[in-house]
Amino acid sequence: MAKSPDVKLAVFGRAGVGKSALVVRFLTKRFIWEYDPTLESTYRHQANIDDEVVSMEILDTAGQEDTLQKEGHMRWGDGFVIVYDITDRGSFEEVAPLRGLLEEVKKPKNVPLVLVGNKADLEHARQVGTEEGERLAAEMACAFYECSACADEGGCVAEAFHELCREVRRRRAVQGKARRRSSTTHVKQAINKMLTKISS
Ligand SMILES: Nc1nc2c(ncn2[C@@H]2O[C@H](COP(=O)(O)OP(=O)(O)OP(=O)(O)O)[C@@H](O)[C@H]2O)c(=O)[nH]1
Repeated sequence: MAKSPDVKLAVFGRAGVGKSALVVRFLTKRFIWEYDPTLESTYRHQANIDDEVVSMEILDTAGQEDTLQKEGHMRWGDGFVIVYDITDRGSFEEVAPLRGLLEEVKKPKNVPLVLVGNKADLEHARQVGTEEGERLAAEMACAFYECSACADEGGCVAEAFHELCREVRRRRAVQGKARRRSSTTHVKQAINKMLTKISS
């Protein structure tokens, strides 16, 4: 049986923002102009991040899926890339509701997340300013990248995925510590109870 991945990442965003193009860019370092727009796909990938091999499963969701499908995919994932298209203001306006649904589905809050403004090569058609993306990411307390799946010279796309993996691991480490702390507290309480019983 195949080993389960260290992290499961799902990519969300309005239809046509370039989710598939970003995933394909990350996996193959190439840009492919047209993809089947309706299909969702999952991919397995391994990457060396900060000198550690991380195995991941990436779900490229279909932009047209309904709320029920979205919720299922949100439950499945450990970390999320929310993508908008800098040339499509409507896609930017869909980010906050997506984030809201994520917070509803994934309790507790503070879900590992990165925000990507895609199609940065289309500067002439820009409808969403860089500072607007930065502001929204600050509100959502997540990292922000303006990338181009088509012309990704700086490795922005890989950096966004890697940062998301780091974020998933950071949150797990914090949760692990909190769990250990609470089990230590339970042991201390049990010992105290025993000592009280013995002494009375
Ligand atoms: N110029 C430019 N075009 C892009 C970029 N990324 C994607 N595209 C184009 O945008 C269109 C949509 O890209 P997809 O990757 O299919 O978008 P998607 O979000 O997966 O769409 P759905 O599967 O319908 O949800 C395609 O024609 C891509 O070639 C980019 O960075 N720059």
